[in-house]
Amino acid sequence: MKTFDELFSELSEKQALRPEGSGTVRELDAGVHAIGKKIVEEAAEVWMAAEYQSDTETAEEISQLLYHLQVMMLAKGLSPADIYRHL
Ligand SMILES: N=c1c2ncn([C@@H]3O[C@H](COP(=O)(O)OP(=O)(O)OP(=O)(O)O)[C@@H](O)[C@H]3O)c2ncn1[C@@H]1O[C@H](COP(=O)(O)O)[C@@H](O)[C@H]1O
Repeated sequence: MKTFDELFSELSEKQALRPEGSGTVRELDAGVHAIGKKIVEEAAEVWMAAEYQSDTETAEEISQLLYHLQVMMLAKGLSPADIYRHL
C-alpha cells in the first residue's frame, strides 16, 4: 500500500532513472496525447465500476485513474504542490 505522495516519488524516480521494463517510462515516452487517452479510458472505467461493479473494483479503477493522472503530472512537469494549491 502507498500514498499519493509516495507513488509520485516512485514515479519521479522512474522518470529520472528510466529503468528497463517500466510501464511509466513507456507511457511518458508515448507523450501527453497518449496519456490523455489513458486518463479518459480510466475515468470511464471508474464511472462504469461505480454504477455496475463492486466497491472494491471501483476503488481499483480509481487507483488506476490516479496513477495515470500522476503520469500526466510528470509529463507536464507538475508537482503535487502545484495541484494541492488549487484544492
Ligand atoms: N499503480 C500503478 C498502475 N495503475 C495502473 N497502471 C497501468 O495502467 C494500466 C491500466 O490497466 P487496464 O486495466 O486499463 O489494462 P489495459 O487497458 O489492458 O492496460 P494497457 O494495455 O493499456 O497497458 C495497467 O496495465 C498498468 O500499466 C499502473 N502501472 C503502475 N502502477 C504503479 O506504478 C509504479 C511504477 O510502475 P512501473 O513504471 O511499471 O515500474 C509501481 O509501483 C506500480 O505499482
